[in-house]
Amino acid sequence: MKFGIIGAGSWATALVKILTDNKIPVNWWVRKEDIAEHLAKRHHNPTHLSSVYFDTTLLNLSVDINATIAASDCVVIGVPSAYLLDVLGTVHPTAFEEKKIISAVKGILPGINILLNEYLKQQFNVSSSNYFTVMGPCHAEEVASEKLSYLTFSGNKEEEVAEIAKYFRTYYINTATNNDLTGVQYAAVLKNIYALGSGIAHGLEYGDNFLSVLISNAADEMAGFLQKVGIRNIEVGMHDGENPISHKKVANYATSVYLGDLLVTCYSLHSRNRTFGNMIGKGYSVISAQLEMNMVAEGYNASKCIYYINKEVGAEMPIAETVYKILWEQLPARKGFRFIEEKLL
Ligand SMILES: NC(=O)c1ccc[n+]([C@@H]2O[C@H](COP(=O)([O-])OP(=O)(O)OC[C@H]3O[C@@H](n4cnc5c(N)ncnc54)[C@H](O)[C@@H]3O)[C@@H](O)[C@H]2O)c1
Repeated sequence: MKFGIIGAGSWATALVKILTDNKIPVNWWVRKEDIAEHLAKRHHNPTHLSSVYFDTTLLNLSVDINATIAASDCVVIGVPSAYLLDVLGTVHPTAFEEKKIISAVKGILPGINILLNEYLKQQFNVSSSNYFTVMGPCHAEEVASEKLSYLTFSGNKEEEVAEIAKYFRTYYINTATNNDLTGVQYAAVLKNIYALGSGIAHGLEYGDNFLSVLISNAADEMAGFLQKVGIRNIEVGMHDGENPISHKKVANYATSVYLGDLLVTCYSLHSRNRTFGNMIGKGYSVISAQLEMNMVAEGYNASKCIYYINKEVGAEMPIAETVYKILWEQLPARKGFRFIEEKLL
């Protein structure tokens, strides 16, 4: 299988490391010419995970996204959700024909409120059987330092998912598989919102006792949403699988791709969403927190997307809704958390 990686941020760089550590050649699309040149000459990415050095004989670097896709059988998309529409807007309409796509994106497309597989279906006619995801509690920084991590690959065809997962297994990466394409993507979106909430709680000086209650309630809230969204998709015929009945089987939300990712994002100091929330809790405005961090945490847009999606899904989501109101409707963080306090069990 010939792999292509789209993106040169932390996560895309970590995924290139995993594949090339397994001696698998990678077609790598890098947006900026100077980064591609630096990678070719100095063997590392100067802006993300710069401690990771690559065997450049395994890299086919390009700033032409269509060339990278054309050279690959399996294309991994690792661009932050905020830039996906811009990046995919430059892709030729037939470029993804016959390709397998793996999404490494933990976000929803802002503005249009849909998951990447729904967008790829609409714009590029990518079928659900050619769409896969790689998710799970895995910070790029820990991949860079080869700390044991677990990744979950999801897709509709069990054997193909297992085959893809095999390429990513190394002595520091374990892999698991499942078939809950919609659930794992929404879980990855939701955990960013709850991490933001955890950060806000920390900024408001709640302690570890409260945080554990907040996160366990967030896990329950997430499970309720995932179940409802799964049932809705079956009802409106938006199921991913060839056999919608199989999707009635509820996934085990206590596994790492759901609960594990929620926990690591809420607790870890690597989490940008938690850091962003912490600043909001301490009294920064959204704009000043964004300026200070020089980036947009994905949970910020996600909170708005989920707020609107949940108007249709109808799950009980007091934590996610309050985070949305604090970030987008100027609800004072202290007041929002007083409301959450009353809802927690
Ligand atoms: N970082 C992680 O540990 C990690 C782990 C798992 C999944 N993910 C997911 O991977 C995806 C990528 O995240 P990341 O952490 O690698 O992001 P990042 O912040 O490290 O990288 C951002 C990248 O976006 C590029 N960029 C900036 N402005 C752009 C624009 N206008 N158009 C196109 N590209 C632009 C930058 O050049 C940079 O390469 C996200 O969906 C994230 O949730 C990240």
